[in-house]
Formats: sequence, structure tokens, C-alpha cells
Amino acid sequence: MTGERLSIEVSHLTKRFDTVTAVQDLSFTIRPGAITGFLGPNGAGKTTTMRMILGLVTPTSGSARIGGRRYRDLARPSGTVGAVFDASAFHPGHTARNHLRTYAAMGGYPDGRVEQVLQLLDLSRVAHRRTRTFSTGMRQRLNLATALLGDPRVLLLDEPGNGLDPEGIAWLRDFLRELARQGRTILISSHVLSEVQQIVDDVVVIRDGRKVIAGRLTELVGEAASLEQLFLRLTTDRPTADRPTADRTEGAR
Ligand SMILES: Nc1ncnc2c1ncn2[C@@H]1O[C@H](COP(=O)(O)OP(=O)(O)OP(=O)(O)O)[C@@H](O)[C@H]1O
Repeated sequence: MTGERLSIEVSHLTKRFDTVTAVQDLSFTIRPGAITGFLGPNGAGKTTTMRMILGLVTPTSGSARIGGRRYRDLARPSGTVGAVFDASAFHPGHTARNHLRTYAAMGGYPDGRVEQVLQLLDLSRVAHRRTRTFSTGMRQRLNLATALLGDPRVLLLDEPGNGLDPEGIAWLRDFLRELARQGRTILISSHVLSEVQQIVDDVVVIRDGRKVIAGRLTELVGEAASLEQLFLRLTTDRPTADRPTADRTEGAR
């Protein structure tokens, strides 16, 4: 295994948009070498948190650090963190190869890297096709290819399993597992729990911008029949304030 092992540390992070508190005093640590699922109902604050980790949204208070540094203080931000947010954000008239070349140019990566990620994601055969002809599975692969252009040690993926069939989910699991085995840090958001259960090692569950639970999936689900049951119990039973917060993530605060 080579390469840096970088944790993501979120510490007392809060974000208010006018009257809406999207994220409130949120703290957790994401360890390298594992896949962590970032879970919560619609509007829980997942995207806002991920955007704060990437420095795209300024926190009202608190901090998010990658390997001890804020995103903007990283020496090679796009080479350290690969992120994908919107699965449909491709220009429909661009080919997959042109899409990747545009992003490679922005990141300062050579065109040869485009061919490498096309191969890695098994997209070489369709690289000449316009992205409007792509299936959901191909779009998700192209998303991953885009995120991997800079060979980042940290990956932030918003709903990477969205729309994938069981075969696609199995492929995604194996692909992300290999990246985690290389010591990379992988955070994936999702609300499709049956999918997540097959893919992740750790979970962080939030609701109304606050942490509900965090820890190793096997330990947490051991107390419930399934991740889905645990999730429903934790996110719908009672108001968050009444509920004790468990946290068993290694090094989590
Ligand atoms: N730019 C913004 N201005 C005002 N409110 C915002 C803004 N961005 C997010 N919010 C609000 O913050 C809350 C959290 O939103 P966020 O998108 O982070 O949740 P999420 O967990 O990613 O949801 P989903 O699963 O639906 O994508 C929501 O109430 C949302 O309406």
C-alpha cells in the first residue's frame, strides 16, 4: 500500500442559511482505508457538510479538515480530494473523452491520464460517445473517472449508487473496496440503505443537521435487524434532542 493516509475531521461544524440551520455542531472523523456511508433523510445536511469539507460553502462556525488542513490550505487540493456531486452534470453534447479532457485541463493533468481513468472505469470502448446516450451506470462510472483524474487520496461521492442495478452496485462495491484497500479515504452519501449496507465499513448518520450515530457498521447493525431498521429508529422515532448520541468511529469526537 502506498500513498498518504488522510482522515477527514469535522469539528463542531455549523452552517446557517438565513433562518435555516442546515448543519448544527456536527463532529465526526472519517478514517482512511475504509468506506464510510454518510446517511440521513432528505434535507438532513449531507450535501452542505460535504460542500463545507470542500470549501465550497463557508461554515458559520467550526471546521472541516483533511489530513489536518482546510481544503484551501492543501498543497494540491484537486489532487488530494476527488469529489462528484451531480450525476447529470455532463454537457450532453460532449463525448466522455472530451468531458474528461476538459476536467483534466482544469486540474492540470495530461491527456494520458484521461486514457488511464477511461480504462480504469472500463469506459474506453464508449469514450467517443456523447454523454446524452449514456445509461445511468455509465454516467456513474464517468463521474468516478472524473473524480479520479487527480489520483486523489480522498474521495467524496454524493449518491454514487443512485440508479445502479444490482450488478452495478456489486461492481461499485468492489471498485471502492480496492480504492480503500490502497489506504484512500472514501465518503459516500446515500439514502438507499440496502445499497449502503453492501458497500460501507462505517456509517455517520445525521438528521436535522446533527449527528445521530457514527461507528462501524457491523457493531451498529448488530443491535438491529438491518441498517434500514436502525436508520428508521434513529431518524423517525423521537426528536434528535431527546436521543442519546452514540459514536464509535475510531478517533471520533
Ligand atoms: N444555499 C442554501 N440556501 C438556503 N438553504 C439551504 C441552502 N443549501 C441547503 N439549504 C437547506 O439546508 C438544509 C440541508 O440541505 P442539504 O442539501 O445539505 O441536505 P441533504 O441531506 O443533502 O438533502 P438531500 O438528501 O435531499 O440532498 C435543507 O433544509 C436545505 O433546504
